[in-house]
Amino acid sequence: MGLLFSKLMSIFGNQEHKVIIIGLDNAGKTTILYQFLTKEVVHTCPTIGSNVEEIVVKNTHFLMWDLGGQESLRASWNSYYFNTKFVVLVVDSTDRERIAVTKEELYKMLAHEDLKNAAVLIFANKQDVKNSMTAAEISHILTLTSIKDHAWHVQGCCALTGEG
Ligand SMILES: Nc1nc2c(ncn2[C@@H]2O[C@H](COP(=O)(O)OP(=O)(O)OP(=O)(O)O)[C@@H](O)[C@H]2O)c(=O)[nH]1
Ligand SMILES: [Mg+2]
Repeated sequence: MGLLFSKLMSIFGNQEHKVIIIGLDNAGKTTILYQFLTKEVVHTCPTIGSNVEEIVVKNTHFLMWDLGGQESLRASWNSYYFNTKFVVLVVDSTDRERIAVTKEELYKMLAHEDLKNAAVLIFANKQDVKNSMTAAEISHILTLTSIKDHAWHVQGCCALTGEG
């Protein structure tokens, strides 16, 4: 029993989960990834392609793929979807003009076959900026409550301080 249990633990406990971080350019994806990893704000450049980092939390490995968000790069997001367990969608809460574009990208992504079992975490980033949209506001605009086929959660945050 004990042996079987520890064997099972070693199979499941050490599993590697694939996480992709997506969102429009300038949303703060790379800043969030490195804030999470190093607890520091790194100087970022627009990501061309992707950054990948491994994070280990209590024996569970998360392979975090941070994708570039520029318009020309969004078409290739779907090449990263295979085997993805978690999607982190980062929203620039100050960018009221492009929230509709984010919404379009979100629903396109949710419809993808490879992500049908993935859970979605939406970060309403840049909460430190005055007059930014709140997490509730973003949730409303993105009509998150209409999402029934994926687990989702929305969270306000500030990548510069690590808050949230
Ligand atoms: N005020 C504020 N600025 C932030 C925050 N998070 C990120 N930024 C800034 O936003 C800019 C873009 O951040 P990145 O992390 O490079 O954005 P990205 O989503 O990776 O962009 P792409 O790689 O082009 O897709 C940088 O100047 C960051 O310093 C935040 O919480 N608050
Ligand atoms: Mg980036």
